[in-house]
Amino acid sequence: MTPRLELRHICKSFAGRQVVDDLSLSVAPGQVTCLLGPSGCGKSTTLRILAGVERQDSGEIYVDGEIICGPLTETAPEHRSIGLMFQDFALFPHLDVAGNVGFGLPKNEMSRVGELLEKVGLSGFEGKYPHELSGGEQQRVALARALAPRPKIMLMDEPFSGLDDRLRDGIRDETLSVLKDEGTAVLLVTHEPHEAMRMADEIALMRAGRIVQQGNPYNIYNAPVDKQAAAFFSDINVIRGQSNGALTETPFGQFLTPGHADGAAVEIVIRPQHLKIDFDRSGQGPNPTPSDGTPARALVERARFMGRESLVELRMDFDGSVLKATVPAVFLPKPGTVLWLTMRRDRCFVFGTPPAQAAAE
Ligand SMILES: Nc1ncnc2c1ncn2[C@@H]1O[C@H](COP(=O)(O)OP(=O)(O)OP(=O)(O)O)[C@@H](O)[C@H]1O
Repeated sequence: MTPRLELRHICKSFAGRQVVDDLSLSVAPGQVTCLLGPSGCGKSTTLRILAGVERQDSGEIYVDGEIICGPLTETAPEHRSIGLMFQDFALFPHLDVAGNVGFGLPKNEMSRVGELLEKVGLSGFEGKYPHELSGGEQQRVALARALAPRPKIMLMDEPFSGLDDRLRDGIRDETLSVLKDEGTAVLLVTHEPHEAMRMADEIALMRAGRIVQQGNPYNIYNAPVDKQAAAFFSDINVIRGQSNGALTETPFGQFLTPGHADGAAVEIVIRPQHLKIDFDRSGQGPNPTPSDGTPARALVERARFMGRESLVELRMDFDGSVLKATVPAVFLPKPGTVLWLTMRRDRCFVFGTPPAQAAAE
């Protein structure tokens, strides 16, 4: 299937600094792709290039297989069939809701105003003015306005960050269902991993102007390409060691690290929810198992109540390192309590350490 939107080898520098670096990406009709990455990694610049307010230094943009911007082509922003929804979306204050949604629509398309207001749950709001609406209602009007000219593609830059937490999830879900219903291809920019996981069919993880990993939320979370990618989605524990004979010593016994040369530094990464905590039974922990390895004795350093769960920091007898584990919040152990930790081996990620980083640590 021809992608609705395709970016090929987009590059952009500002004052000699490469902000978007050979970025290629495609979005299918009806698909939501998230550009996810830390502040300053080039997400908004990519959207601005697509919207036509910034010009790339090289690379091409295609819509439905036709080039709209390349070395010899530049389609004006208003002819790109691209809708925009940005964080600081501004409704026209002097126009009512119907006026805002219908702004610029040809007369024979005016029935679209009522149709879209119904879709966003604002039927009956036609005559209200922006200052009479809540933040969430304004957001829905902005969505209806952006969709009115039937854009093939919707670009959204942190569109929900102005909303308070209670509203945000509901509006995100409603927005998504309207966009899917319209079959619009969506490119959404966010620096919030939870927003990306909630909204996206596909996540493109960006760092320093490049896409470092792309895939569906499940794969990105469960098969991160490197330590930073794992750390972007949750707290992580990093167990450092040295691979010898494809094995690395850890507090939980020997861990298989095939593919790493003898003497190579490796990092075994595990999320706090995949460490299991057990009580001390007369100086013993649970029995070792192939899936969880040997239990390791630890002392509770700190435990914090986080609502649904508790975050427990434990100092390992093995080497004095501190590991974090999350447990249901009914359990809040006191500092100094002896506990035993096991590590779900199938949930570990093993990464080699680049020599420069290993030397610095
Ligand atoms: N017009 C410009 N002139 C000079 N530098 C710019 C310009 N626009 C963006 N930059 C720089 O390019 C880098 C990437 O900016 P961009 O806004 O694309 O990042 P971002 O990933 O969207 O970050 P954020 O989440 O903070 O918006 C930043 O260092 C920014 O300062």
